[in-house]
Amino acid sequence: MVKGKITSLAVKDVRFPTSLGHHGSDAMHTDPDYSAAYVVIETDADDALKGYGLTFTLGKGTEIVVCAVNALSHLVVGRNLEDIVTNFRDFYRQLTSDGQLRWPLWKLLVDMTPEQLVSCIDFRYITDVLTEAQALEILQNGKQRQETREERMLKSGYPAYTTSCAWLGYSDEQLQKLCADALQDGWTRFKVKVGADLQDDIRRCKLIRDMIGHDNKLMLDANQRWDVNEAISWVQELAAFKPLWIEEPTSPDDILGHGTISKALAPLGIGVATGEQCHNRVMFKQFLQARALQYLQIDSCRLGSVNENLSVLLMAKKFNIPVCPHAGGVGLCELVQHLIIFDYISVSGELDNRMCEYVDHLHEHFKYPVTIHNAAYMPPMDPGYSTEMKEDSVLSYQFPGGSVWQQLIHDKRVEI
Ligand SMILES: C[C@H](O)[C@@H](O)[C@@H](O)[C@H](O)C(=O)O
Ligand SMILES: [Mg+2]
Repeated sequence: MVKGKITSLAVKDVRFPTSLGHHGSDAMHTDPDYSAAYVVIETDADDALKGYGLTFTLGKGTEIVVCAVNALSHLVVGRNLEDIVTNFRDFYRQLTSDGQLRWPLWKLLVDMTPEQLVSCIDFRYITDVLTEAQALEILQNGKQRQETREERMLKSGYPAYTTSCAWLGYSDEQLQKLCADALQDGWTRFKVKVGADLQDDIRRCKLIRDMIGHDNKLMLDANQRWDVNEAISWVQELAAFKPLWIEEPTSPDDILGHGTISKALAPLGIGVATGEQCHNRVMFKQFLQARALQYLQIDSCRLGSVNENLSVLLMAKKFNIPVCPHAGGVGLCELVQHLIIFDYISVSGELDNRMCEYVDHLHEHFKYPVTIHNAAYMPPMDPGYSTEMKEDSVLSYQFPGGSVWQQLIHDKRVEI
């Protein structure tokens, strides 16, 4: 058992100027700077154990998250590591933060007993759909043939789809080049940004569907752009391209609206996917109760912790809804791979209609970046949650004093 206590917490505002290349652009976020509030926790453990955490932002506003982290730090600094590890639920309830652990996180979760996993979850507000006893039963069933599933992950990895070919700000030439490269690399599932202009969407969807053929999967992402009826009529115009899902068709808070859209598109065989902006288990509970989504997209950072994600994975299993995690942001691929590999091995036990998003940006800034092989996430084998960034990246991209930002400001390429 790990001995020692947390001696310090530092949080930095780290931003990458992805907006300059339109990377990550969509119908609502035309100029995202993939950024992170990046936390380093130091301890007095014998091996000088450190913890790393981040939450993803789009640039402006990171300073607010930095303030929030500093405001909570008094609950973390000075804490005894053993107290945290032996009673996650209490720590989480006080803080809803995640702890850094010695195994790759996915392996630590897989090796935990059902009782230990359940002890990390706050069931308050969700017992009308998932009781502690029901969660325990799901996890006990998940222990059956777990080794076989773990071997499958280690051999073939977790299936992924790519969004990096068709950001809304990319030209048709960029889209065609990136799509051809992705096909060459074995990708068979592609997500396209839509929602700003219908004729532009029809042109770009035709372009990519013609390139990938009819056997490969195509998903659409509108990033909350439409009203409910507008979403239905707009997607009906794109149905000819046979999308598997429309993602975030309307406000991420409009649960019943998503239900109306789901019902209207069901005859076309188009599902609704959402969740990247869904901030807690209670919202997901209602999406599931209302049958308002057919693909549940957890976000490792938006849900605030591993604890909250565990409760959502178990509710998705209860409702038999596939989890297809969101990862369109800096560090999100590195984090969420742990959660979805655990989901397959210990909760869902299935891969049908399941895939994890992958975006091909900024992995070079991480000490333990994701490994993609044959369009699948290979399980990370380094300790932790894969969150640790390279120190020179943090220095160079710290906002606004880092050398990259100072150069961009000097060259008048950005205004702050
Ligand atoms: C602004 C961001 O890049 C979003 O467009 C991105 O997270 C997207 O919604 C996705 O699903 O990857
Ligand atoms: Mg999205």
